[in-house]
Amino acid sequence: MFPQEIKKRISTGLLSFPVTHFNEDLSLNLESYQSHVNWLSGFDAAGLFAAGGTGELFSLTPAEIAATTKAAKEAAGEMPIIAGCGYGTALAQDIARLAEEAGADGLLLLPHYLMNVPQEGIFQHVKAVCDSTGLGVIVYNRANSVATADTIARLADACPNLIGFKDGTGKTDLVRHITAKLGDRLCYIGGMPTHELFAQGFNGIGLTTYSSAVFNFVPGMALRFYNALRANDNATMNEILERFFFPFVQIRDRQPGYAVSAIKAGVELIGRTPGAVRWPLTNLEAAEKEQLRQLIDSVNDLQ
Ligand SMILES: O=C([O-])C(=O)C[C@H](O)[C@@H](O)C(=O)[O-]
Repeated sequence: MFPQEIKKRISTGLLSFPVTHFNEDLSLNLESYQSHVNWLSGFDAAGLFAAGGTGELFSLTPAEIAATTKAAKEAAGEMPIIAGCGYGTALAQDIARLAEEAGADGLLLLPHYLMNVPQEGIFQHVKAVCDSTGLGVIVYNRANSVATADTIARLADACPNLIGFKDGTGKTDLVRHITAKLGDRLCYIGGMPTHELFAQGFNGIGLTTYSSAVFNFVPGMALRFYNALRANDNATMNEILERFFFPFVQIRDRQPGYAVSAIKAGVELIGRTPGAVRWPLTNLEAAEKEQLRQLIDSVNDLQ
């Protein structure tokens, strides 16, 4: 897909990050992954991200990122597939090339590895990755990589294939600066952990859309929330927040990394076989899983 085309497609609806499925020995289970992606593709989302943060990009090899992307493409029909990408510049360029060969429709560039660096370093790194691919690229502010509005504007001038900005920092003043400065040159994706908790606030400052991790296991309810946001339907949003999201974050917050582990547990609880998370993440304890099972059961009517 051409960069401007994918920008338009993903701006029109809810996005999500399928978890990556593993076998018992923690090797990729692409058959189970494809069945899950195929099921999710039947819901009215605008795009899925293969091997993103929730897809444990940080625990996958470049070859596994490519295999996951290819599997998602085969299973997703018309649904656009954006591939996760990251690490140092050379490795990110390799991943970008492999993802493009695997059929990705775009790239999400996660933060470079480990270091806190000046804005010029972020600019040169993102530009080098954009220059190495024909795919549209979404830059992701999170953790050690937080580009300022000036850096994003410089990147948009220098890279015609930079199509999007995703925020995982929660810095509303910075996000507002970016949306004010860049206007409709980019699409803007809210990507806070369990973004539904932030969706109304960020919608007010110009984010185009957001990604929903819980879409992995309660897609109907995630879409109901998204549509309520679009319709400014406060009562529905309040009900879903109270009945599902606030109790869900109590489970999610029990351990670092559960933002991913709890999603994988949810996928298992609806009868799929995503397998365990890879180290350094840890799996939910049995009692936590039981709590999540009860929570999922309690919102059956919202599905
Ligand atoms: O990198 C990631 O996986 C994300 O941050 C996306 C998630 O879908 C996030 O938006 C969430 O937890 O709802």
